[in-house]
Amino acid sequence: MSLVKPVCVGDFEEIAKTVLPRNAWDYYASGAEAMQTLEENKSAFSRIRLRPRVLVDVSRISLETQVLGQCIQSPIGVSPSAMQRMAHNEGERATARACAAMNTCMILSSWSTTCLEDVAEAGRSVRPDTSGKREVPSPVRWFQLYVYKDRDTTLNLIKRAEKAGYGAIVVTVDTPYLGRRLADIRNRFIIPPHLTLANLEAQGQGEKARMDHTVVDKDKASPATPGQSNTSGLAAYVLEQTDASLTWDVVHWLRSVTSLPIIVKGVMTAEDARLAIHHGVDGIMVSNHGGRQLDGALSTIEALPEVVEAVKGAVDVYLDGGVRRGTDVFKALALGAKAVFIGRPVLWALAYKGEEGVKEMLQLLEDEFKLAMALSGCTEVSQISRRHLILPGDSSVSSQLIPAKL
Ligand SMILES: Cc1cc2nc3c(=O)[nH]c(=O)nc-3n(C[C@H](O)[C@H](O)[C@H](O)COP(=O)(O)O)c2cc1C
Ligand SMILES: CC(C)CC(=O)C(=O)O
Repeated sequence: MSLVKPVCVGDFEEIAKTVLPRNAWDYYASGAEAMQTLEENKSAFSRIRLRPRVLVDVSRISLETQVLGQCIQSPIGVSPSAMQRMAHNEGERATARACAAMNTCMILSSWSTTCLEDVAEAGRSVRPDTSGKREVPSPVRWFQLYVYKDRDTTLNLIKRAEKAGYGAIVVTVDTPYLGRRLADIRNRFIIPPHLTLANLEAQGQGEKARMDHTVVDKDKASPATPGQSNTSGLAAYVLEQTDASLTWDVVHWLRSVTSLPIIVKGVMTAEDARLAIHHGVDGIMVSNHGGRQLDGALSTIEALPEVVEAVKGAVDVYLDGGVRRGTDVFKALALGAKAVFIGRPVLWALAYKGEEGVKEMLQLLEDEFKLAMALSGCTEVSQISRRHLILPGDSSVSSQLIPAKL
């Protein structure tokens, strides 16, 4: 099939919709329930206006930034998304190669369809384009963790991730139960039979790696179990396998079993950000799971300022959810995110053209972001600040924001 070259991230989505099987498209595209939060993640960005500065020499611009103290080429990384081989046969391997080539951070899902060792190996075999640079950095790759009820299963995953060179554990804290994604419920979605949750298969847990043994109708589910009447196979699997009783103690448990930095993914409030710092995390990802969990939750770009304020610079704060344009990246950085991560666009790009597609999409977002910086008068990411924005609540230009002498 000849496909027109995408010129914006939305074009990748249009193409993916035409090439993906319905089951896969529905799983990737869905948000929870009325999908308000899914939409809000995107539309909240467009309610923020930019204040460009002019007559700055923008003939050279650097996008370089650091995450957990490691350099990456741009502040645009890849969020964990499960089951990437539904989009392209090379799935997570292709994403790893693309991220390594672009020298950016990839977070691998616990529920990948390629095992974490193979993903690490795929990324290692690629050298980023470092023309003009002396050092060839090793790619930054983190492992996203779902905590299984069976802690030995979880511990094995962590130990393997350490051994394979993953640089951090990103523990997802917004999924004690799966949100109600209506299309998946209608499709009775489970992982397709030709694929497995490869990390479990690799540790000899073949049955856990498939979902065909999962009981979909939880007639026997306790009445206290939320959201399980008429559900998807995936939701039933999450209920069966993962630990809904997690509390902040999980951070201490993780500390006791690994020396890797710990990032909590799914923090949306100042209160939880303070608790995260209190419990000693190394990073916070502001995320509402791409609107797939609590429908009606605030957009991530609106949640970001209170989290950044609560954290007071103690650790890196990252954001994902609804980032589709370079100007979105700019806005998130201006509000204090150290980097942004993207979810669905990676799946669309995989569906479009595998590794090449992901590279093309990341390159496009980088280019858009670079242009946003140039047209706003910024040459380094550290120059992007709150002064470059007008938020919906700001009266045109607030005097406290802009000191009179400027
Ligand atoms: C198909 C799909 C699968 C996902 N799988 C995971 C996962 O395994 N672990 C996780 O922490 N988040 C998962 N997420 C959430 C993403 O990491 C991320 O928070 C979200 O997609 C960001 O929003 P965006 O898609 O608008 O960029 C998934 C999201 C999608 C769309
Ligand atoms: C298997 C799921 C829990 C993966 C996920 O996080 C999602 O589908 O949003």
